[in-house]
Amino acid sequence: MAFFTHQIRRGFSSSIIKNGVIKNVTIIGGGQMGAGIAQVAASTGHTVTLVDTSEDILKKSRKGIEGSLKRVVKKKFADKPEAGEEFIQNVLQNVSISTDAGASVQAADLLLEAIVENLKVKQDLFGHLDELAPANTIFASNTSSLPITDIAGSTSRLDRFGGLHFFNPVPMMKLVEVVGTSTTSQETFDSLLNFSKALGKTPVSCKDTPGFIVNRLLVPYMMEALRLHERGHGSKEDIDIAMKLGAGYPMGPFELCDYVGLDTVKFIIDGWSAKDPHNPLFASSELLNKLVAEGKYGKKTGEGFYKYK
Ligand SMILES: CCCCCCCC(=O)CC(=O)SCCNC(=O)CCNC(=O)[C@H](O)C(C)(C)COP(=O)(O)OP(=O)(O)OC[C@H]1O[C@@H](n2cnc3c(N)ncnc32)[C@H](O)[C@@H]1OP(=O)(O)O
Ligand SMILES: NC(=O)C1=CN([C@@H]2O[C@H](COP(=O)(O)OP(=O)(O)OC[C@H]3O[C@@H](n4cnc5c(N)ncnc54)[C@H](O)[C@@H]3O)[C@@H](O)[C@H]2O)C=CC1
Repeated sequence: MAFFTHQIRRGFSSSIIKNGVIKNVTIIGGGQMGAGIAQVAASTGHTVTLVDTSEDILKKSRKGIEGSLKRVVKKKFADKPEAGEEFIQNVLQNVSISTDAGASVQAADLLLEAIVENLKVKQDLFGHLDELAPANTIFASNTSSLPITDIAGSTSRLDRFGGLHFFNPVPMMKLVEVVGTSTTSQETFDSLLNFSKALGKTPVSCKDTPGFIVNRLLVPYMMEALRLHERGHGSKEDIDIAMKLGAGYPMGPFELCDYVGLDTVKFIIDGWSAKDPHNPLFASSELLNKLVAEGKYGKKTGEGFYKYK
């Protein structure tokens, strides 16, 4: 059964975003975040093109979306399995996949980037797509920790650039941080805010400050958990249990690091500590560095602080 349209749909003219309402979305990066955002956008009636560097990766994204949709449907359509199956088919029809980022932005009202957490790589991507995308396409980044202003600086559409920060797992997490820079227009900001609401999420408005709201508080907490363990003051298992049962977190900090991806955690903390080397909140962790050097990125590679195979 053909779940996905493998080609970019033909017949679209260039993006003509009407009244600032985002309907056609191109998402660059089909990893855990990009695939999750694609799923939610497609589930809420948006037309989505998901882009990554290879067909194999996109096949994995597709499998992830299908798996997650099945979990959603099991609850949402508990007593109507046929309606659930129809829902899945409709959602999947809304998602095309492509390895051609340039072609995929032609009809995009919104270009949302969810690739590796590296400023230069994001700047190169946006700089390139700025020349190919229609002038009115809004650009946004899902970065966890990089300044939106620095990413936007690689483009000529500073007024049509903002941050749209989702949380993992996207189908379950209700929050979206909408980030405006000093040059983001009110119209663009409102479009991003309304798009988040159309996805069924609750948006909060953020300034373009390091970590926005959530990660500015979450990252120091998680890194301190790693350092606490490294000081010999608690096993990772006990720290995880303590924070779940004593502070009401659904996952302990080690579980959450594995869930987010240790490569992403390292990108974030290395970036912040390079900018503010004397801030003890941003001090790195030997254990984290060792696991990343060994290719143990957490759940996505089958091992991180814990084993998942
Ligand atoms: C130091 C650096 C730090 C850097 C941070 C950078 C990252 C960022 O920029 C920002 C972030 O995203 S931070 C991470 C935010 N996310 C969290 O904190 C997640 C915490 N965990 C949870 O909420 C739950 O464990 C969770 C909802 C995940 C799972 O729930 P449970 O614990 O109850 O476990 P399950 O039994 O597996 O799930 C229960 C039901 O939830 C549904 N579900 C879970 N995952 C799903 C998914 N991916 N898709 C669809 N449905 C899903 C599902 O209904 C499931 O029931 P079953 O299907 O029957 O298992
Ligand atoms: N993992 C998390 O919990 C969260 C991550 N984020 C942010 O979202 C972004 C993506 O994170 P994840 O999805 O976790 O990473 P991931 O590693 O799961 O996926 C990244 C994907 O981007 C693709 N990619 C890399 N360069 C590309 C390019 N030039 N063109 C097209 N595709 C490219 C990779 O092949 C990969 O499939 C990062 O900026 C991260 O900081 C934001 C919120 C939560």
